[in-house]
Amino acid sequence: MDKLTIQASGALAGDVVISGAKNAALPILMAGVLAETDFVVSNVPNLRDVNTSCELLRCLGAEVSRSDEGKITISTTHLNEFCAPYELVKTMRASILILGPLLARYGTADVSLPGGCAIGARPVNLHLNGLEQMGAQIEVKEGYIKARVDGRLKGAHIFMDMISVGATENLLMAAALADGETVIENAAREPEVIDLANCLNAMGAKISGAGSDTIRIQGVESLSGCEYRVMPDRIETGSFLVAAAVTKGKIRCVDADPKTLEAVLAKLEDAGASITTGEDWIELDMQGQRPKAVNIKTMPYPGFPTDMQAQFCVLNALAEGTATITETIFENRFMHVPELIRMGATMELEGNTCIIKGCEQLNGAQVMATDLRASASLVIAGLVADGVTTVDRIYHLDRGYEHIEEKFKGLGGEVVRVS
Ligand SMILES: CC(=O)N[C@H]1[C@@H](OP(=O)(O)OP(=O)(O)OC[C@H]2O[C@@H](n3ccc(=O)[nH]c3=O)[C@H](O)[C@@H]2O)O[C@H](CO)[C@@H](O)[C@@H]1O
Ligand SMILES: C=C(OP(=O)(O)O)C(=O)O
Repeated sequence: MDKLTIQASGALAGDVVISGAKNAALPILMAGVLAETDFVVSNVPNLRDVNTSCELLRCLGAEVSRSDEGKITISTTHLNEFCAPYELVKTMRASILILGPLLARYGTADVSLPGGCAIGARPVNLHLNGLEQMGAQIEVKEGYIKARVDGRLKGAHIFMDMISVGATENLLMAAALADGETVIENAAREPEVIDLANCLNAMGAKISGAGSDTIRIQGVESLSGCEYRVMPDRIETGSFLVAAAVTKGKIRCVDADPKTLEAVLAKLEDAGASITTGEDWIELDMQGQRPKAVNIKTMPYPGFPTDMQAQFCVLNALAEGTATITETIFENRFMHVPELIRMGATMELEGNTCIIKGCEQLNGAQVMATDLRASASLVIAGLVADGVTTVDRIYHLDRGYEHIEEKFKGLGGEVVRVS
């Protein structure tokens, strides 16, 4: 199994090109099921989750091809299977996003129920309730969600009990082909939801209000393919910025979108970073200074993203001062904490809050993470730790970071993949 070894690397410096966003690419690829003609998606990162999505689409009968430049072409004229099997769903929870599109276009979908995962139970009740409100009949049997609708789904007024990115996306895709108007209230406002809505509109959907908490969708009879470019990955961007901050470095993220990172950039500035932005780039300069501790509470967008929580734990572990980080989205998203403690960090968990006292130096160690962003945080910690850090189970990282070792190498980080 591949591992990464990381050595203390000094201040990161230079430019890093940001990839397309995993969390926008996955729902957009699933939206391919809705299109009656060829659909071309560009700026798709080369990631394990993207490969899983392509495999899922192929398993339904779609033709999927990928060019070297990250363009994926999907043709769903021969779809003849309507089941997302357990073998695929267990490796990627976002497979649940196939449910809305399959049901809306074909009236039938069997999707393996995604189980809980390392960061929490992650139920899908909001996805199912919303689809039921649109007229779907759903039963959960033998570990599968079996959803059916006679004719078309019907527009509905849906109030979401909780803000859910995935449920908003699933319902958005389902409503795009439903009969009549759907209103989603208390919708997720994440930039990836906006990207999906823009893509659906480019296919011929009639969606307004994406990015606000009320989204209106006027169902249309059919959607056609289009060419769509996926937005930049704000979490990959934030991860490199934190890596630069803890190494007291100066880097520029190019092909990035600063407008999607306001909460993260504000915290980096509070930590002492000088941040400059352009239309599609972000520069961070620590001017050789150690970061200052920053308090954080994760919130749905536009609040501070849970997907950046682990990385800021490392920032605080190395900062001047003491800070708290409170996780409000997932109930079990602090698995990096014991590993960081093994590397010499001073941190303590009290319920959903981590209290962190900054230290000047961490120590390299053999560490292991059980989820994507926790793994990223351990790589960042390794860049400033004395000695060698080995991060095991990097298939988690490969779900969400494209060419991570090459990108760090380009900034002067000594990150090496060992097969
Ligand atoms: C592929 C993708 O885009 N993943 C992102 C997406 O995950 P995902 O879409 O799975 O996350 P949600 O926004 O749905 O989850 C938010 C909270 O709602 C709960 N919930 C969700 C659905 C539901 O039916 N019932 C329910 O109770 C979840 O358990 C969680 O506590 O948003 C998360 C929150 O920003 C990010 O961390 C993930 O990186
Ligand atoms: C939690 C994440 O992804 P997923 O929802 O695919 O598990 C993530 O991207 O940090």
